[in-house]
Amino acid sequence: DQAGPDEASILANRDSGKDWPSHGFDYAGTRFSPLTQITSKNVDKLGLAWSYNLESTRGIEATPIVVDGTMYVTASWSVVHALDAKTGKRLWSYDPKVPREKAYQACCDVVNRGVAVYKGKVFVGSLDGRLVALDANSGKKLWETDTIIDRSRPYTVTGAPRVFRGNVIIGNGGAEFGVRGYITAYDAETGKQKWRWFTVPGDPAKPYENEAMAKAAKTWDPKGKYWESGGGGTVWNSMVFDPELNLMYIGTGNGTPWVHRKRSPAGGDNLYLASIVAINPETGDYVWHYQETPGDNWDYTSTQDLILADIKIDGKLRKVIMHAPKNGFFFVVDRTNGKFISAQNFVDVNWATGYDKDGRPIEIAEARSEDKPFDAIPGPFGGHNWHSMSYSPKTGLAYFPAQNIPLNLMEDKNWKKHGSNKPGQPMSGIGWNTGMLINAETPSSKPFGRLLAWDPVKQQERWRYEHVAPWNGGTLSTAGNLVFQGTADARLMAFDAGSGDVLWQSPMGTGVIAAPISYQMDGDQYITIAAGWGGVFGQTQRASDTATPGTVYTFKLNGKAQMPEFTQYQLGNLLSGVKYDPALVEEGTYLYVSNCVFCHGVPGVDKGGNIPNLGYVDKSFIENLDKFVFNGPFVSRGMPDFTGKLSAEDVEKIKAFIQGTADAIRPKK
Ligand SMILES: O=C(O)c1cc(C(=O)O)c2c(n1)C(=O)C(=O)c1cc(C(=O)O)[nH]c1-2
Ligand SMILES: [Ca+2]
Repeated sequence: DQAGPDEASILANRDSGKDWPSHGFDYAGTRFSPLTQITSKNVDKLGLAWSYNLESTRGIEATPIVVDGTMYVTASWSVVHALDAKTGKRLWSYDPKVPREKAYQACCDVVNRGVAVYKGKVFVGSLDGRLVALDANSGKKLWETDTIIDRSRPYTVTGAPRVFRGNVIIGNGGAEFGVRGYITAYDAETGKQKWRWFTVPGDPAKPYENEAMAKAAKTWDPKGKYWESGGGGTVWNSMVFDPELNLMYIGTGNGTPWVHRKRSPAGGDNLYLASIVAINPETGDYVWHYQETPGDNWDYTSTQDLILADIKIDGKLRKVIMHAPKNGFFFVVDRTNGKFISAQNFVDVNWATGYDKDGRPIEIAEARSEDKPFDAIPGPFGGHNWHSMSYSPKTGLAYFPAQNIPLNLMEDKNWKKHGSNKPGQPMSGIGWNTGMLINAETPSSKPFGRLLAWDPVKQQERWRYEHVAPWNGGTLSTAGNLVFQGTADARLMAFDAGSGDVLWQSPMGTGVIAAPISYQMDGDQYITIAAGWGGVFGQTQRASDTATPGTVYTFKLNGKAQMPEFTQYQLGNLLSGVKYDPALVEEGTYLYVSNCVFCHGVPGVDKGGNIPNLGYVDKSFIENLDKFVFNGPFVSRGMPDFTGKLSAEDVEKIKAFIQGTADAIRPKK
């Protein structure tokens, strides 16, 4: 039976490394294990100890929590599994039974990033926005609360809750659609709400909730009626805590719509979008903020993992936050007061040339063009997305996956109404509200994915490993001089933390996006990864030819367990023979963009991620497309029902686009 962990044991575990008691290992989110049994000298002896099938075919993003011999991990659809950490045997599982029609309100796959465990309770946020407390021993539900303020809005929860000062804290997602971001704290014991903090101001005709909101409202233009869309600023991933300063830190998301001048015509920074915000975890009071992307125009969220560390800069030990958000710059900020220390781009960027000494970006004018398409680098997928970063105090380096995923976007000059649906506006048919049009011109930038080892003091790259594709997993670093990372092409790899040399790797049976962890039991150090391809990029694209269901793999030195059998990915033949009217292809293109593209990808071009590519399905599917589009059999798997949203003629146009595209790319004999 367990009663732990509590704040004291989580702090003590930082030195022992026995457990993995909180999301980022410790409150600082370092993901640095002090364990030293597995080292750069013996890592080649790593073998499988056990594996566990998560019975899931969608993205697995969870960081497992390990406490006193039990591992708690989540699968897609927010299902919790509790396992014996030594054997992988299931102890219990809990399914919050998320209504499947919620799926299409999640911008980026039906994912969940894990649980929090505190004083004998397990906390999970369900995709449909409930916070559930379970008994850690039995999996029995103890309490449940609705975290969503407005059920008419497409809020979702994908992030892991955190427990700071006895409060369970959870945010949400939905800024692609149109919601107002906030986080809420609940008493861990009872589930009673303690406080709530909004990230952006609401309707200025109503009283502001606090001084921070009144201050923020001055940076928005009410002519943009931003409260109608909600404004955005969702906190869907990062949260860390400094117990000494009694401050928690959150990263906030992008604005809705994406186009700044449509949200706030007169400009303005639009606080607190794309910012790091310090909050008192006991009262929910705002303390300070630093905005990384003022007046966000590119979906440059700052929700990527924050890491707290004490590092020597110019001879002085500084309490800092390190951060590599979507916008492509690596930030070092003083966490006592939010003062900017430094920023340097970690990938090529084309929206700013750098940051001035006050911490404001020096922008490039074309990046906000009103009438020209812009291939933003980084694109909306980010120079770094949610895939976890780690920091080794031994090497003084931060390790994270950097990338580019090109996307050519253009402002829709005629965009007017919050929540408007228009052909060509990405996913607007199911409620996305970007105010952007996808431009058919091929983007000039190139996709890549690489592991970076970054020196936060010198603000410079120390080493890199070039992966075959973007969208690789988060990292773990260890005192054994190692960095572990899973990859898009279905491997778990170990690198020398100092040099970047590849020391070990194992096939995974599916692309990996989550981050590995480490713990120790009965004298053995273990390395665990929850593998399962997906997330926003992984719904449409892939870099592996396996598609094994989500699986937890645990390794130890001289482990002798058998790998489970991998499932090969079956790419069908390029679609042919569906009758269509070529005159409908163009209109079909715009409809496809506004209803299908971020789930099914470009027909025949993308290879299908965890959702099928419609250029490679059996001809009968496309011939009978209406039967799938209108309350079809896949609604129970999360596909939207387009009844009332698309007409029968629209479906004919979409069919024409799918078959027309497949025909256009077919190699000529
Ligand atoms: O603005 C939002 O509310 C929001 C939410 C989420 C999410 O909850 O997963 C993502 C994003 N944005 C986003 O921009 C993004 O790139 C993204 C990737 C993923 C993922 O799990 O792969 N989620 C999200
Ligand atoms: Ca977003």
